[in-house]
Amino acid sequence: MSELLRVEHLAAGYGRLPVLFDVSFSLEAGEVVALAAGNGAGKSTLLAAMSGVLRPVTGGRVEFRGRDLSRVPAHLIARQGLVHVLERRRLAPFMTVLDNLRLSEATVARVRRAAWRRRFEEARESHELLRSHGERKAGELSGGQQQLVAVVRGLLAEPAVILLDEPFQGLDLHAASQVCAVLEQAAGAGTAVLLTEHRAEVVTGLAHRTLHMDRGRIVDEESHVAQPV
Ligand SMILES: Nc1ncnc2c1ncn2[C@@H]1O[C@H](COP(=O)(O)OP(=O)(O)OP(=O)(O)O)[C@@H](O)[C@H]1O
Repeated sequence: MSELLRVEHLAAGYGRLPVLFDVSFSLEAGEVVALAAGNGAGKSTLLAAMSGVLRPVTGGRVEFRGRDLSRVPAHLIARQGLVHVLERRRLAPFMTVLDNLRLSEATVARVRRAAWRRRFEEARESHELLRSHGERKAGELSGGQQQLVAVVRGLLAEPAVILLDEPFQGLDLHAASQVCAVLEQAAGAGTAVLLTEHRAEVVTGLAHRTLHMDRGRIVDEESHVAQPV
């Protein structure tokens, strides 16, 4: 397996509020890693610091494919293949489901747009939800359905690394298993998956490793039986 992403001694905070302290870990292709912690431990801050959507970093670095990301703007980080699916899905509620998915096309480089359109058509055919609800307004879908759409949208860009903030929050078992299946498939194709979750037990069947965070630090690391192929 090859290392895609390395976080080294990362420190971050907001103004005078320090949130992350000396966080280090790495992610390899095809790995699913969970960040488990209670409220306010800094999970969302860590993902945002990695994807560049916030710049709370006060020390350390994030390297993606060996390149320091600290000066790279968020949209270029995404274009290079590190995609962040934000908490609460962030779909445009008055746009149709398919139009929400189409928003992803602009996030990939022009030379990759023909391939993007092929993946879009494949996704449209392979997901029952997209066949039946593609022309519905995204805001009319259940939370679980919206989450699936948000995850599919993130994966349409064919990211090397996908970061997901609380992808199972509020989902029933059926919706959670659908999201799991999509993520497992992506990991099987080589995408590294990093997701946050309050409840460590929710992700043990999916994650190869769980990093336990407490008050801004990684305090424990657990390997699970499932190993990336
Ligand atoms: N944009 C922001 N500005 C100021 N403080 C923030 C901001 N975002 C988060 N914080 C603070 O940083 C700390 C860590 O928050 P963060 O959202 O990263 O934790 P979390 O582990 O993701 O929690 P949750 O599971 O509740 O989302 C909290 O004290 C929070 O209030």
